[in-house]
Amino acid sequence: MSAFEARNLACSRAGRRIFAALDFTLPAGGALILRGANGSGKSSLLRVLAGLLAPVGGELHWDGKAVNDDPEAFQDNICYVGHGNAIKPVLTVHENLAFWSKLYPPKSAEGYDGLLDQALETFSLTALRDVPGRQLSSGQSRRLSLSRLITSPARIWLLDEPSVGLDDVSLKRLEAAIAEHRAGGGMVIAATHTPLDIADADLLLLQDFAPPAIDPELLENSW
Ligand SMILES: Nc1ncnc2c1ncn2[C@@H]1O[C@H](COP(=O)(O)OP(=O)(O)OP(=O)(O)O)[C@@H](O)[C@H]1O
Repeated sequence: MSAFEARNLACSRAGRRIFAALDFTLPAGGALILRGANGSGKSSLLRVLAGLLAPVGGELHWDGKAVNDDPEAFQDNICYVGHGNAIKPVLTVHENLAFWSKLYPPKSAEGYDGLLDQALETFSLTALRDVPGRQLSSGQSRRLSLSRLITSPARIWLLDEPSVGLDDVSLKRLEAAIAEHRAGGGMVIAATHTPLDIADADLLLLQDFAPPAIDPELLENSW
């Protein structure tokens, strides 16, 4: 059974330590919700897990092997949906999704077009299929960004504030997609400030891994 693990992970940004000694183990079908105040490091952690930001300490393990042994191969396991929607304004909804989908090997070659249609349908985008990206509302843009999860074969979904801007129907669609992904052995790690109904998710509070605050008195006495 696959597992995704962080061991003793540490992250700095612009020379400032954001978190340290961070551990988690996510089994197949598992879910982890990241919570914490603004600036506590949720997005930074997701970027580290996605391989977009190098940690300053610790290791990631996949299936018992260090991710660093073959980081490129590990990328096939990741689908990261960050803050930004990264939608090309001149491409239509369908073309945007097709563009992203070329980044991953399709789940099945013969069902490729059907998979794109299914992804659009999942996030109620079928009627907007030929609309250019520049004409989408913010919630529609978010739905398009999330729709690439459906076409990706990746086992690990990394989601940064996935529900921002979604209406109630779309939120339920996202929750259902997450449940289905997990039922098939997929894993989800999501940073969110808003309620997201993910059954039996573990909770990781970033403040538990914050570096200790420096006592100003100690600083004064150190000179
Ligand atoms: N590109 C960057 N360069 C330098 N520092 C950064 C950068 N991005 C974020 N930081 C800093 O890293 C820290 C953690 O930011 P991060 O975005 O990970 O927090 P967050 O918990 O996701 O916040 P929010 O809830 O506001 O989305 C913050 O102090 C922030 O100022």
